[in-house]
Amino acid sequence: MKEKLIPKKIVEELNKYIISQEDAKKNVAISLRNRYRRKQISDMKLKNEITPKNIILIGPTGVGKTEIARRLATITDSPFIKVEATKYTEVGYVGKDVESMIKDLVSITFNKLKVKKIETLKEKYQEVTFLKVAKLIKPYGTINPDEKNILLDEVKSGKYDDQEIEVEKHQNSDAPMVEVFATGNEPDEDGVKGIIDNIMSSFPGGKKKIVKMSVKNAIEYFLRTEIEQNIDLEELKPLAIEKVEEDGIVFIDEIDKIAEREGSNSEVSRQGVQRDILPIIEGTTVMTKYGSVRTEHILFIAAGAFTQASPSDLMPELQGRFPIKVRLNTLNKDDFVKILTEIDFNLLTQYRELLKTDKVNLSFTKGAIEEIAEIAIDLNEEIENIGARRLAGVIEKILNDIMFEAPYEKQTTIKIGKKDVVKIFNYDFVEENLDNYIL
Ligand SMILES: Nc1ncnc2c1ncn2[C@@H]1O[C@H](COP(=O)(O)OP(=O)(O)OP(=O)(O)O)[C@@H](O)[C@H]1O
Repeated sequence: MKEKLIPKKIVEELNKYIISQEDAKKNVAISLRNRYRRKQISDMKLKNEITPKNIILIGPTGVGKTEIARRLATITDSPFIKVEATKYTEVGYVGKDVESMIKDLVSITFNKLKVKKIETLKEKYQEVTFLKVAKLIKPYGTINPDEKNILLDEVKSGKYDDQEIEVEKHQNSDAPMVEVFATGNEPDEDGVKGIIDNIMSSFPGGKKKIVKMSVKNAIEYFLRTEIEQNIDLEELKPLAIEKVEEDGIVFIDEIDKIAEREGSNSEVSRQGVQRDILPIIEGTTVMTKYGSVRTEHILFIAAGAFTQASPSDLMPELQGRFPIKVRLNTLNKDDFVKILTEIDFNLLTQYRELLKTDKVNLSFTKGAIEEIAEIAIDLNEEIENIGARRLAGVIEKILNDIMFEAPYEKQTTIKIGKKDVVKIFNYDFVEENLDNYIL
């Protein structure tokens, strides 16, 4: 983990996904390292004097602000949430509940820990499950040890998947796997309740019935029951809290929208939101259903275009908590070409792999890729600058017919050249047709 937090290593990893924006990549890496450095300081008095080095990313839409923060979190395995500062000025939110960002972050983290735990338990109980099912296929008393091993291997390989067997089933445990294992980002009261209900019904004395099911379903059923009986959700709560307190990252988008120039007569609620957010950033205790969370080590990354306001329009106390300010640049054609070709899992690769599943071998010439980048830049200038997000729309349009026609009768190779791209877009650059691109 510590290895992962070395600034140079972080930037190296970020480079796999984000083109340009060197300053931003470098500074988020520094922020993260500084949190770690601060935690190492043992002199409590000194430590308390050092404030976290939160960061404001300034730049137009679609240039990588969120992407950098999100990737940073993934690379360092940090709990992450993105919130919009403007949300807290909406009716029903005014003056309250900025703490929900922390509550939601804990929920997300708890759910992730739950998923991980389920994976571990799946591995742990898989063998027992296969054994149980094998015994139901052929009672072990009737076969010798060699036959047992062969049978067990056959069950694992799926040989008996479709065969029906009789299983003694606890009633009330019909909930499908996906429901019991619900792991959305939503608070998961229902998922927990489902698990508890199931556990209750599997206590001795709970109702049982014999049902017929396929071996495949029986394996799933037994595995699920083992997991439900052995998962300890209570033990995950303090772990989730600790992880958020130590490693959490909160990304606050549209921070510029709650900044206001002195003398401007916008609603007071903007200042109110700043005032509400401040203590969370300074360090406070937030009560959640998983326990109470201290927020002082959480890293806050704020972002905004700052076209109307400047970071200096934020309350001084809030500015003080965001000592690092970095400007991101508008992406140019070369950047777009690199986004299309150089980053891991880039858009072209995604579409190539999608079509490969329909036996289409898709490729783009260098000329075509440059043309795509050029068109994206033009559309951004003509209609609205949405940054790199434009690329997806352009490619979608180019591949529209192909994606509709596939699968073809046999394996097909399609090479998109510059001419193809020009042809598809020629007609569109007439003024009135640009409406098609308004998202
Ligand atoms: N510099 C970049 N390198 C690689 N991909 C990028 C870059 N900038 C943007 N993208 C792509 O564009 C998408 C949108 O970018 P992102 O979400 O980071 O926008 P943003 O700058 O946070 O703007 P907003 O404030 O509107 O959310 C990303 O998911 C990513 O695929």
